[in-house]
Amino acid sequence: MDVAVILPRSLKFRMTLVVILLVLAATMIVTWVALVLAERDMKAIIGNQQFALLSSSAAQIDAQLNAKKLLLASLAEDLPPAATASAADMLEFVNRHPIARREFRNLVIYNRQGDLLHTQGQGVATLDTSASLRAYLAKVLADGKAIVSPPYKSVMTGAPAVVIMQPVKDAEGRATMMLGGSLDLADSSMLEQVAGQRSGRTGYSFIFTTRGILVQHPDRALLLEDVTKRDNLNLGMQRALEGFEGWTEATGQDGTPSIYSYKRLRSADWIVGARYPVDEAFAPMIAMRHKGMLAAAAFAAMAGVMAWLAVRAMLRPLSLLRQHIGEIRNGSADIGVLQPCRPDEIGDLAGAFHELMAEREAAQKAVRDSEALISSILERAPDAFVSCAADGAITNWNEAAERTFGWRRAEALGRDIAELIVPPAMRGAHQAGMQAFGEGRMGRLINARVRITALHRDGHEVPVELSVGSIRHGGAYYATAFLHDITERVAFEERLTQLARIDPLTGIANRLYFEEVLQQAVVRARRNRMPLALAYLDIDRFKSINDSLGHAAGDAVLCEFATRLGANVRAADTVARIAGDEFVIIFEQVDQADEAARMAQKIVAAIRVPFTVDGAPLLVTTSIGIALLDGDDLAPAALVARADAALYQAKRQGRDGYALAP
Ligand SMILES: Nc1nc2c(ncn2[C@@H]2O[C@H](COP(=O)(O)OP(=O)(O)OP(=O)(O)O)[C@@H](O)[C@H]2O)c(=O)[nH]1
Repeated sequence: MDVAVILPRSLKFRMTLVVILLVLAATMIVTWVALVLAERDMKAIIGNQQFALLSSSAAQIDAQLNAKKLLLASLAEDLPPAATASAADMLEFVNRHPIARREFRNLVIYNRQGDLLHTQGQGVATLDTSASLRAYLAKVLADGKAIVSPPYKSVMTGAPAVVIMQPVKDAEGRATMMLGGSLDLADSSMLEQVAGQRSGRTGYSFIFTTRGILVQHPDRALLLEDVTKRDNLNLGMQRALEGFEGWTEATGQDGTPSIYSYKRLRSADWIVGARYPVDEAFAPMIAMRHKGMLAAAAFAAMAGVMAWLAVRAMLRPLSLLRQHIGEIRNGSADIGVLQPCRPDEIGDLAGAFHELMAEREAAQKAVRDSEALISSILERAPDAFVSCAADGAITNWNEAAERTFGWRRAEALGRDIAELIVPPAMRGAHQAGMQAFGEGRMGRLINARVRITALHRDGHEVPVELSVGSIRHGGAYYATAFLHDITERVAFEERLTQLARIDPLTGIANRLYFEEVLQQAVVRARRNRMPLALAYLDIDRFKSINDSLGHAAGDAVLCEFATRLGANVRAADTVARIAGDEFVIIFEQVDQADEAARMAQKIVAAIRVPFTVDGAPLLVTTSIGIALLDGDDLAPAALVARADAALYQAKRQGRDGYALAP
């Protein structure tokens, strides 16, 4: 059988899943971190590259602007004074310098006050006479060198333009005028070079002044726009206006994240900028990322398969262990198959199982032995051992129970214990006990030894000493009882009781018995208003019999005396010897003094008949004192005292007679 089939699939599945997820997560994280680092490096490379390109464009523009400034300076030196006054002279001057016509759209001459004296060239820019122009001209005069003007819209053509003004100095070196050359921003070969410097497909370059006026932009409509007035001026532009040079990432007007580079010109207050949308710049990077992630996923899937195979192989010993345990459970193998055989955790586990199972088997054997011992002890116990379920059905019945109650074990098992051995008079108490047991309230009864009577099969009652308990077996509780048959003990006790009340010499009742009977007779007489008489007897001069014939002869006389008393009273009367030669007779139903006297006379006469002692006749007489139960004093002791007093009276009257208590 394939062990993989019996191994819980979920364990293997979960382990494989965990490995796959861990590998996937680790691969993804490593890939992602690597890509992020690569992207950062690549971004820096692209940014630096773009900034380098931009710097070279800026240098070119600087060179060209400087060249134009130099050209203007040389023209200014060459400018004849007449040119400032005559248009024809001016034309002639320009014609002499064809390079000026090529480099500038238009040439202009201003006086120190800022008035336009001449203009020459294709009708483009003439500066307006605004305050900003005047400030610019003043600065040119003050610095004494060529300066590029702020951009402006030509008054004549409406085209965006700038002008470079050069002071014209007279022989004394004073700046008397200014020679200016204008540049059409929308149509400048110099600036178009910048426009040609574009990164990628959608990137572009642009120029703006340090005050934020656009001087060059692929969208001509934006020229001369003041970017500082934009609502959402991008962060790069803002930083560039504050003096930043270099590259940075920012989001453009259209919301596209881009790499922006900025470089300031030295020859003019201009900033050259370039924009390269990130999407395009990183297109290869993004493609690489997708490929990287795909590769990572594929790797994780592969790792998953490998993990599954590895888990399968590693769990094989565990599967075998499980199989062995199953075989041990169904009995087709013994615990020897669990012997530790591997030096690893599974080997330890098998070893631990083996130990546990061995301990369990030993414990089970010990329990079985102990159960067998207990069963054997119970079976051979001298006392009856009986157990029953909560419903009373008998579950145990040992040999002693068979002897004590007469039922064979096979007959007793399963029968209701109440109907089998509980006498009818005791069934109420038995039911209450069983109910207490059923409700778990048997604590009070446990271990208490009580004397009860049980019922024998043949119907006679068996006195037993009962001690109850409870045992738990197979999840249920059973009431247990040891019943010690005390029939013999009870008989013995009865005999003892009897013996304690009998005078051993004469075999008649002794003082103890007399006192008990008198007590009961007085109670009975009082309750039923029945008559009662007590006779107190003493053998006359008994001491002399003893002294003359010996103690044995005295004993024989005592025995004969007792016999004669018994023979002369009714069965209901009680004769007792209460001391040496003193006897009493309780006459029930004698209340007449006459009748009592008659009884006394009868006894005196019966004793007077000679005794035979040691074959010889012996004359024995007795004196009797009689007292009747007095209505005033009903205490038994008082009755005895009165009879005793009457006896004393009889002795004084000469013995061999009787006297009645007053
Ligand atoms: N043989 C024998 N003698 C006993 C027994 N118990 C008591 N005696 C004797 O009985 C005698 C009782 O004597 P008393 O009743 O005092 O005197 P008494 O000789 O009978 O004279 P009165 O009673 O005055 O007639 C004593 O000598 C006792 O030792 C007994 O069990 N056996």
